[in-house]
Amino acid sequence: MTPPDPAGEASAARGADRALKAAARHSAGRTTAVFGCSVAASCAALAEPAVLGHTLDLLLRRDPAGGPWTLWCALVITAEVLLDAATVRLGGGVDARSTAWLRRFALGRLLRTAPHHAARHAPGEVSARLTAHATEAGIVPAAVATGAASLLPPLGGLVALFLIDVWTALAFLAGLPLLALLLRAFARDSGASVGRYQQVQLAMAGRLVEALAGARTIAAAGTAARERDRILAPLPELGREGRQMWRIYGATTARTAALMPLLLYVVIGVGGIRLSAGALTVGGLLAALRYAGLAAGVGAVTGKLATVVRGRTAARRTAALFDLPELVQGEAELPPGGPGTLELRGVRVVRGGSVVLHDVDLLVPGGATAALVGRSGSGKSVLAAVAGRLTACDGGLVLLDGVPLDALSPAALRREVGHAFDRPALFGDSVGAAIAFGAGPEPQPAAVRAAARQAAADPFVRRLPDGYDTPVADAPLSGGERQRLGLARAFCHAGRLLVLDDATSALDTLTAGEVERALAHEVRPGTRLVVAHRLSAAARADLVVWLDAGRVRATGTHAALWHDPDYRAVFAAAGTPAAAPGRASAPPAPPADPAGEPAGVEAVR
Ligand SMILES: Nc1ncnc2c1ncn2[C@@H]1O[C@H](COP(=O)(O)OP(=O)(O)OP(=O)(O)O)[C@@H](O)[C@H]1O
Repeated sequence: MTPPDPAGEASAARGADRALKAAARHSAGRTTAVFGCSVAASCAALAEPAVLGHTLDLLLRRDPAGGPWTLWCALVITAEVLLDAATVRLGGGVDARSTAWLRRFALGRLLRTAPHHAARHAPGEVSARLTAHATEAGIVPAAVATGAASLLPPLGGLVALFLIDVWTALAFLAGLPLLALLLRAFARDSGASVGRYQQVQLAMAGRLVEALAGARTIAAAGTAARERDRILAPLPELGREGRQMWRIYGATTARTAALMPLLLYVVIGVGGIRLSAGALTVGGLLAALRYAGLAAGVGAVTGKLATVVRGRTAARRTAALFDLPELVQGEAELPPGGPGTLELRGVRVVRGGSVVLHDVDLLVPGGATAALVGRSGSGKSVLAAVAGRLTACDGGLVLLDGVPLDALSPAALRREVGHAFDRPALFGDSVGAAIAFGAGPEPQPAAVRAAARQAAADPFVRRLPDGYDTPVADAPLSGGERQRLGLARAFCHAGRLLVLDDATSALDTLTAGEVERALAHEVRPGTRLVVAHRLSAAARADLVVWLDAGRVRATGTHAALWHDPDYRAVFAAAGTPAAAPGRASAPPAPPADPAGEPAGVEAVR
């Protein structure tokens, strides 16, 4: 068992309080109105028995003052009913707004943070934080507002009962345990409606999980806002089911009210005896009965308290997402027509407390293809993510055509910097839409098909039952086909910098060669940063950046680096035999054959 961490607990509690205060501030006016209405309703409820009892006594005595007092009765009862209704109506609105605010804020943080921060939270856990926990937390502001006021009727009722008649009050106190037993029978019935509500919640959670799995793609495509709208689309249905739940809640409350007479019979019995003994008037008995009813409502206060406690605990869970750091973005634009010169100056990246990139300096000239090579874990993917601003660096600067990436507007960044990944997530209703997915204007179908051809995806897409219109879910895709669709998407939106992180790892050598040639000659020209495990990719690159344990060990052409046995060992470690036994000191591989692997490499395979 993990020992309790008091500091962590305290910080989580502070986070929960901050989140709840922020949610309450978001609907401060309405929350104040809920408080005002519930206090006023409680005061009216306390005044009502006294006014009714007094009026009844006046009417029984045929006192002329009875007429005006009847009007007072009507006024107090009307005010109580209207104020109660307003409290419930306004309270429901505050609940919905606070919940929506908590969800939107946390979801926004989740989609705007760097993917490695988001990945710290498991998808299922995130969906629970954003659905059930946010709902429970969202009802706290209104519950606090009404909870304070809901103490007034039971306390005031008990005091009034003692003031009217001590024996009747004692009879009431004796019957309270019976009421507690009867109230326990009420925790049922809303099951079906709650079930449907939760089903819609789950549908939303499913979309969210999908989006989380593709968080890098969404970040790369700059479609966080569109994705948020897609996730929240079932909200109207959730609203309908929520209202149905409230109707059931209302009916349950009415049944609770019907039980109350059982306790009141005890009060009537004792009150009747006191009436016949002349210690109580008829109006006094009526008032005593009504006050007993109010005093019996003490259970509702406990319920409210439990709601607040549960909600605060739930808020801690949702608020954990509030602290996710946002990726800094600016408003700068790139110089028009720039070549895509990529520069890293002293870039340092820390992950899990360890430095994984150490003060990396690198210059990739505009239009050049740079291959990132190195042993597994040397920092290639981290460098690729930093270069494309999927994540921020902890020190140093990354510049594209002289503009720091953190100063760029999100639109400029995603228009000019594209990514393709080893395991791309595919968004969109059809295969064609999955290729077209991205920020900015929707690409024409011809552009989508051209990108698919460049990524060697067109032949297999055309073989699908409905070609480009085939729903992604109905397209059985191999790892390599999925990768080709991811590449097609990146090619379709190619800007001045394209970052390919192991994006051809699942392709056979021949297909990878086709894609590399198309990338060199057909895709929009620009700078390419390619995480490469294949010799062919390194050999074709204008520049190889050799990473070793988070540092740039050397840069140069593949042919020049090939002299170094440690460099050749990198490819052996990656699963590509660098040299046959006895060939460790073989002459450097000749420059790449533009159509395939370097000649010397084929010989050792
Ligand atoms: N979110 C993270 N938390 C902790 N450590 C991380 C995180 N991301 C990366 N690392 C570490 O950073 C180092 C570099 O990782 P990276 O993924 O860049 O390696 P790579 O060179 O791309 O490896 P491979 O070729 O196997 O994909 C690794 O040691 C990895 O464990």
